[in-house]
Formats: sequence, C-alpha cells, structure tokens
Amino acid sequence: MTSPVLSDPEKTGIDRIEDPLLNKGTAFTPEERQKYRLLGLLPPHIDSLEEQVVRAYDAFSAEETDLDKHIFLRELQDENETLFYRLLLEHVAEMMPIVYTPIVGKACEEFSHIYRRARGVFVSYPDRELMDDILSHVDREIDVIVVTDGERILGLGDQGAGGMGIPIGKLSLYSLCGGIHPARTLPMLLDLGTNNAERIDDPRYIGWRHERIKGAEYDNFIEQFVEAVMKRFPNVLLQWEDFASVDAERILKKYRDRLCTFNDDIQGTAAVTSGTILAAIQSAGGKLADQRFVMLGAGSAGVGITGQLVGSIVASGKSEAEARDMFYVIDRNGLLHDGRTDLDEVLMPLAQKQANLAGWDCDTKGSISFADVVRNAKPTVLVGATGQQGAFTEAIIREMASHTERPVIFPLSNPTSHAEAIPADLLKWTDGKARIATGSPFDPVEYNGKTHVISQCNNSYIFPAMGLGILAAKANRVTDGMFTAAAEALKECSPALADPTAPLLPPLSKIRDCARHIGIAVARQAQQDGVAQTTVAEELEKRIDQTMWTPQY
Ligand SMILES: O=C([O-])CC(=O)C(=O)O
Ligand SMILES: [Mg+2]
Repeated sequence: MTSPVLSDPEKTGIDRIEDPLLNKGTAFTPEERQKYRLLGLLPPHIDSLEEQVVRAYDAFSAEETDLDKHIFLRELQDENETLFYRLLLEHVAEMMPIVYTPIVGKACEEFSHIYRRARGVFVSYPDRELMDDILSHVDREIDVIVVTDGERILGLGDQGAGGMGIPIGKLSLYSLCGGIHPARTLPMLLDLGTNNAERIDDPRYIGWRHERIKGAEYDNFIEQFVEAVMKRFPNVLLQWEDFASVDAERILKKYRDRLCTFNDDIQGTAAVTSGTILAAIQSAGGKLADQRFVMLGAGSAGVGITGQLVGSIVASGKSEAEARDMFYVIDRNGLLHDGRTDLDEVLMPLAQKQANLAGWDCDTKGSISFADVVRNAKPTVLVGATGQQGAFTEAIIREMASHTERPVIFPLSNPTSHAEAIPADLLKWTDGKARIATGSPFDPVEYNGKTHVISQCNNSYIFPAMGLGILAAKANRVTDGMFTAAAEALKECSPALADPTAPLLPPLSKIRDCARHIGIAVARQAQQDGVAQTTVAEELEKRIDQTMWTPQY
C-alpha cells in the first residue's frame, strides 16, 4: 500500500535522517540525497534494503545477551522503522522472542536502565488534567493504541512505568504480523504509580514514585483517559493490555459498548487458546462436546478462555448449562463451586454445581485441590494460566494421562520461567502422547526418536489479525462473535488438521498469511454483526490486502 506516513514529507537534512518513519539511512538514492539536502550527511556507498538487512543482522548476531539483542532492535526501530520491520520479517522466528515474549518481560523489568529515546505516550497521574494537551502532541492520525497501566506485566507483576515495553512490543507485532503501518500505531502507558518496592527504590526509575492510585480515583482517571482518546482519535482501536485482572474485567465491561476496544489478555488469549484447543481436538478425531476441561488459574486468561470455549460449545448445539458443566476452574482456593462464598460476580458463573461433585473422592478437606479435580474429573484438556512455575507436577500429569488417550496440555504462563511445566517433561510423563502448546516459545523436543515441534499458543496469532480485520471493515465495536470467528479461522490455519503429527499452529514464518486469513474472517463477522462501516463483502479481501503494509522503501 502507499505509505500513510504523516511525518512531514518535505523534511530535509538531519531532520529526515532522524525521523525513523522517513529515514532510509545508506539506502537514500542519489536523487533523494539531492532533493532532501542529504549530501555529505551519509557515507557515499548506496545500499539496497537487502544489504542493510544483512549488515543489521550481523550486528544483531554480535550482541551477546538476549537483552542486548532487544536493545539493539529497539534502537534500530527508533532509527529506521522500515529496516527494523524488514529485518524482523526475514528472521521472524529468531527475533520475535527478542522483541516480544519472553525477552520483552526482561526489558520491562530493566526499562529504567535501558531507556534510550522517546517512543509512545506516558500519561502520569499528576498530569491527569492535561490529557488533551498530551494527546495533541501526537502529530499523526492513529489507528491502533495499545495501553497498559503496568500492573500485571506478563507473569511478572507490577512493573510501573517500565510496563511501557509491552505496548511497544505488542504494536511491533501489529506491524510485523498484521501489516498495520507503524506510523498509525501508538503505545501508551498510564502511570498511576507502582507498588513494586524495588522499582520505587531504584534511583534510575523513570516513573512516578508513588504507591498505586486505586478505587474511585483510578476509575476517574481511566474515564478521563478514554474521553480524551475518543476526542482526539474518534475511530481508534484501543487495546487494553496487562492490567490487574479485576481492573481489566471492569474496564472492558464499562467501555466495550462505548468505543472500538478489546482486552487482549482476556479476549485475545481466549481466542488463541480456544482456536488451538479446537485444532488439537479435531486433529485427534475427537469432538468438542465430549471433552472435559480443567483450567488452572482464574485470572483474566482463565476466565476469558472458559467463556470463549463455552461460546464455541453452545454454537455446536449444547445449552449453556450443559457447556458450563464441562469446565472445572481452579483458583488459589481450589475448585470454583457454587458452595463457595468467596466468589465474585465474574467467577460465580464459572463455578461447578456441587451436585455434580457428588461421589468425588477428595484428599483435601474444605477446598478441592487441583490433584483432586484431575483425579475425579478426568480432564481431556488442561490449561495453565497461573503464572506459577511447575504447577503441573509429574504426579498430576501422569494421573491425567492415565485417563485419556491424547491429553491436551497447555502451560500458558509466561515468560518462560513461569511456565506450569516444560514441554520435555510433559512428553516424558505422558509417554509422548501429550498435545502441547505453550505461552512462551520453546525449542522442539526429541522424544523416543521423534521430534515434537512445540506451538506457541500466544495472543500474537490473534491481536494483530483482529486489528487488521477491524481496520479493513472499519468496525466501530468489537463483538464476541468477532473473537469466535478469529478462533475458528485460526483453527483452520492449523497444520495438524491435515497431518495429526504436525504442530498445532502454523510456524511463525507463516504468521502474516495466517493473520490475513483471520483478518478476513473477523472483518466478515464485523459486517454480519452490524458493527462495520463497510458493507460490501466482496471488497473485504481487497481491503485487507490494501491495509497490509510491507516494509520496503
Ligand atoms: O504477551 C504475551 O505473550 C501474552 C500476554 O498478553 C500476557 O501474558 O500478558
Ligand atoms: Mg498481556
């Protein structure tokens, strides 16, 4: 597509070189060097983009640690976005874990130490009355904002203003995987303080040194923020990322009918997980309606995944009550059931009926433990979204495998150090039978002479594609149906449907094709749900292709 870059097209001299959206570095042609007054400001040799990619890759490879590699890529992004994205595109499997999960987690923890240059917008609590001013400093039109308050960064908890690494990383994937032009994206950090003592006590901390603002003041701040965003960018897609789960749920409920918005940790995680589970079940010849699901963890991810799967089961013909009976959701106090008095309105619908538990043989008194649930419910699908390393123990996994031929096991917590189990152990404990997908990337595992490629069941398969579909359809709301369509379309991309021994998800090198396929399904659903401003179905594929940007000069 033609570039929608809104930076001044007539910028000249060093200003042009210093604008990462306009800079071509050594690839400026002789004519451009004349036209933009660049003569002498660049070395005489003129590179092609391909040559620049080779040089950048050499420099990337020379960096020793993954964090250094992350810093290198972030600096390149701030110098020359076209080159940055072209390099990522050519080395996607190697570089995605560096710009995104899991290394972006380290980058958030270290954000105040590795800070180099401004990117995105910070709104801090003391500046809350100045939000309109702050947003007026963005000199371009924006299609997608990713915003966090930094309170629950991946499985790493409160990182305060260092959480900015996440919106930056997520939006890089919008451009890399979904082809959204980088000039049209805006990372934002709402700085409401931090309760992370290590950050506050760090003399280098770049955020507001204050304990977190909560309660009505927090909600008022969010309201002011949403109003300011809607005023400055009325058609923007606003993605909420890595908020504490209670806030995430409340905010989503409050705003989803007011603007075009979704929460990635609830809805994106839910769609990618259910799409991958659907692929695992179908590739093993099973039926969705015959499964029993155990969800370990009842935070935003556990709640969202359960809701999404219930939706798919209902769509396949069961009643909602029948569908809910198939789920056993566990939080830190054990199985959620309707005899518990500590469940809020979000968790109560996920509670099992005590009547269904009659005859269960439990080791624990009072609460019903994870081990009790697995022994009695005999799950066919086990999902971990706890943030707790090692929560899937050998005994529990062996128990599960003794009841089911193809156990589907997804340790989703990230970064890598927080995974509920590592794939090599899961294959060992299930005698190679487990169908595994993880939240963070893992290397392939050799087991009994067979290589198992481990799919990364990560939101990155969904959110860039959602953005693409939403922009192409000019949707003004994000419906549940659009996520169900995304999950179904992701399933259709699974290599395992044609070959049951193949990985559950397409390789990262195919993620753009997959995003295109999902984007079309999402856009079509937006039209069906009456939230799209475009109505001609035949035009959608064309619009998707026009929306997808490819990094080239
Ligand atoms: O970023 C990821 O890899 C997935 C995600 O949204 C989270 O864990 O919060
Ligand atoms: Mg997240």
